[in-house]
Amino acid sequence: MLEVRGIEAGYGASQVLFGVSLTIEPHQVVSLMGRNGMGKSTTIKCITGALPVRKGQILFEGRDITNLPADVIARRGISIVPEGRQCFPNLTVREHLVAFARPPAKPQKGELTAQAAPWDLARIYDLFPRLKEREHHMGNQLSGGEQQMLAIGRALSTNPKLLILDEATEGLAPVIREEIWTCLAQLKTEGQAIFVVDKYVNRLLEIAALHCVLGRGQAVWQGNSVRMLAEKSTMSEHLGF
Ligand SMILES: Nc1ncnc2c1ncn2[C@@H]1O[C@H](COP(=O)(O)OP(=O)(O)OP(=O)(O)O)[C@@H](O)[C@H]1O
Repeated sequence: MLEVRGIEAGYGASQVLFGVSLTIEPHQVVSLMGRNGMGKSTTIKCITGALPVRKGQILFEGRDITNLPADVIARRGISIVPEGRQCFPNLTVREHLVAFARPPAKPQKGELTAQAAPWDLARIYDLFPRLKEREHHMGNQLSGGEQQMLAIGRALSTNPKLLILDEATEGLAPVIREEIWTCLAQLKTEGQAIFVVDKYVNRLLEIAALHCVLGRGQAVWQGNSVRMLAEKSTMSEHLGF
């Protein structure tokens, strides 16, 4: 579904990514791990069109999306729950969920049609009843957890083929973090492809089929949870646990 081929990127004179490659299959949950500052957010920015790729290529469903405008990439079916949520203070919960809504894209030739029903307002409210209760509250009147639910709901309202979460549970109270993990587990059972960055490695090991570890702007390790748990020295070197 997504193929990142040796991408390089950075900010001004400082190069951050030195040839990152990774692959996400349809309906797969993949994690991106690494210590602070290793380039996880930068990788996501390149995929979503928020930062130019200087070298390398990004393919989505076999089509080159490298350096396409962010809105074009979003319309192809990639939606992001950004770090820091980025909810709008002057829009209500409901407005967030209808303003960006898009019906599911037509399946590509040969692609299986998604099993799950499309994400509309009612289905998002079923997933997060708290959003229904806060329907008429403004973005800046919500708690951090509610804002994260809203950011996920807003991303789902575009009916993405690939949902990307940068720091899925950062700064959330433990009970809310668990709600977010439960939500992601539910999305996974419905076949939603997810690419997720988070610091809670144990949760990522439970939910993701494949893990990609970044170290100094390169993908230094890739594998499944069983392998990751077995390779303790690699993990302590690159993740510090
Ligand atoms: N807008 C920016 N301008 C200049 N440098 C930046 C910018 N954003 C990030 N960087 C630098 O790029 C490097 C990689 O940052 P990035 O945010 O991709 O890391 P990360 O792996 O997501 O880490 P974290 O977990 O801390 O968010 C860091 O050294 C960071 O300081």
